[in-house]
Amino acid sequence: MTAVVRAEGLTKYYGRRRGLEDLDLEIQPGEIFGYLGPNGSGKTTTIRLLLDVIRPTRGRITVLGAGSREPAVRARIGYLPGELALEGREKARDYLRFLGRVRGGVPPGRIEELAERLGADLGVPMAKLSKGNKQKVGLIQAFMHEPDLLILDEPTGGLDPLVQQEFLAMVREVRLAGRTVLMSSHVLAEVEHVSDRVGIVRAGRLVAVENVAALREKAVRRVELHFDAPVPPEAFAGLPGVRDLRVEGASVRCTIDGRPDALVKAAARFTVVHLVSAEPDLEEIFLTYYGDEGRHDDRQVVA
Ligand SMILES: Nc1ncnc2c1ncn2[C@@H]1O[C@H](COP(=O)(O)OP(=O)(O)OP(=O)(O)O)[C@@H](O)[C@H]1O
Repeated sequence: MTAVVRAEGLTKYYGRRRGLEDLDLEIQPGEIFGYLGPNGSGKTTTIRLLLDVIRPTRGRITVLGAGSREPAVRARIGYLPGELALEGREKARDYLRFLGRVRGGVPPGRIEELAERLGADLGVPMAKLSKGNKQKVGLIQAFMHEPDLLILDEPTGGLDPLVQQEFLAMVREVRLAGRTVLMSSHVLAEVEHVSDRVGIVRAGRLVAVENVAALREKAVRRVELHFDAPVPPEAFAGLPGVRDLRVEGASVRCTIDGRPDALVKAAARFTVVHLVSAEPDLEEIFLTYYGDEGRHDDRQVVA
């Protein structure tokens, strides 16, 4: 399978300032890749390199099997920039129709359909659009020509929760159609429900790439079990993956590291009347794995 995005040793310095260093990354067709990092970590630099808006200091990059410099490749990419400059008196609808023609046409009714889903007001001059509506127009232009690769820089900024849900549904449809999405965010919660993998970039370097399902499996969960009668503590002692065990009468409380299988099998010997398992919070897992220093602005100057 040919990767949709392939970066090898991709590096960008702005003078002595490090934008991105030695990025190795492959994104496969049909994948949703969440690209996470704090402000100034290198997300936008990566995206601009992918789009050939800026050139690498060194390293190689291919997009859809070629370079995004190629007009044929450009036409197959949908891009939402982090900062949208939508100005002027032209109505959003006319602007989107114009863009659609420039890109060789969009399916009939597509712009209106997306506008309805996102609740975008297209009858307003661009300069008068609210921040949220500008973001919606940006999303419509990125999705409307059904591109093979969507590159979305902080897509959910300014959208209210219901619109965010609709946007995530649109992203899932893109995956179902076998197309690919790279979306950046500085908030894990924005991408964790749709991403297959997440990459974490910090101070210009990709520090981790994780499969979201595997990460959840690794997650620490707090579990409480309540039984119809007191249970013997030794029935739960030494179970693999069970930590911080407290057996008090008919209640068992513990933390599970990884699969809950051993605990469930031990509990099954008694009558369980109530079970509480706290859904692992990915934000917490990331902090456990990678510390929290990267939450702050991480600008770095190369020595
Ligand atoms: N045009 C530029 N000139 C000089 N330095 C730049 C330029 N663009 C980015 N940088 C620097 O490169 C680093 C990475 O910036 P980048 O914009 O890629 O981060 P980001 O992860 O997208 O951040 P944000 O979430 O704030 O948009 C930062 O230290 C930034 O100051």
